[in-house]
Amino acid sequence: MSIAIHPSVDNGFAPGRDDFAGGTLVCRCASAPVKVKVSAQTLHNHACGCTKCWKPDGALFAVIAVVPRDKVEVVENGDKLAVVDAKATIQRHACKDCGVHMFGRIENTDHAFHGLDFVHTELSPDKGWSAPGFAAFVSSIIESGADPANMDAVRARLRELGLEPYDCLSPTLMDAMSTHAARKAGVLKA
Ligand SMILES: N[C@@H](CCC(=O)N[C@@H](CSCO)C(=O)NCC(=O)O)C(=O)O
Ligand SMILES: [Zn+2]
Ligand SMILES: [Zn+2]
Repeated sequence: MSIAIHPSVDNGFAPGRDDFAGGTLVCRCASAPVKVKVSAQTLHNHACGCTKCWKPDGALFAVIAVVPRDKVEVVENGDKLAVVDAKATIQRHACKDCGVHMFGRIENTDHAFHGLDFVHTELSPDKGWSAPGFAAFVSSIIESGADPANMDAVRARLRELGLEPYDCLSPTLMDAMSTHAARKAGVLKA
């Protein structure tokens, strides 16, 4: 059996639609689900192997994207949400009943990605969301119990799916973080 990266990518996936303007994320509760309206297309969608991002049962990776925080609005049953780890950089607001992470928010205004919320668009029935473009924090799956001896096969499968594996974020996002740090330090003026 091939390696289960994530149910939304294991059988291939469609590209995002340029004219897509968002949709609604719904948690997994059978009754009174939490609903979060996202009023924009997502950016930088990626598979993430870190221990902190929410993964569906049996998946090695999460699939997670960002969207401007002013485009994210809790519209139903927000009283069921709680922050998973208040000390984490990304404050992940999860449903207390089903455990699904509905959005992750960076409150530190100095962070390079402040202003962007993290969302799992698999929670939306709407079609057209941006497709994942790479795999981040691949080595981190070992921290959740994946067999270190299987990592070559995992990386090969990710490449087969068109998700270049990285052990941190992609070069584009790492450059953005370093550019932000260099500007803050005054090393970079422009
Ligand atoms: N090895 C660690 C890595 C965790 C980590 O740094 N995760 C990243 C990516 S999350 C989405 O791309 C991160 O920015 N985390 C900040 C946070 O989670 O608050 C592990 O696996 O735990
Ligand atoms: Zn729920
Ligand atoms: Zn992650």
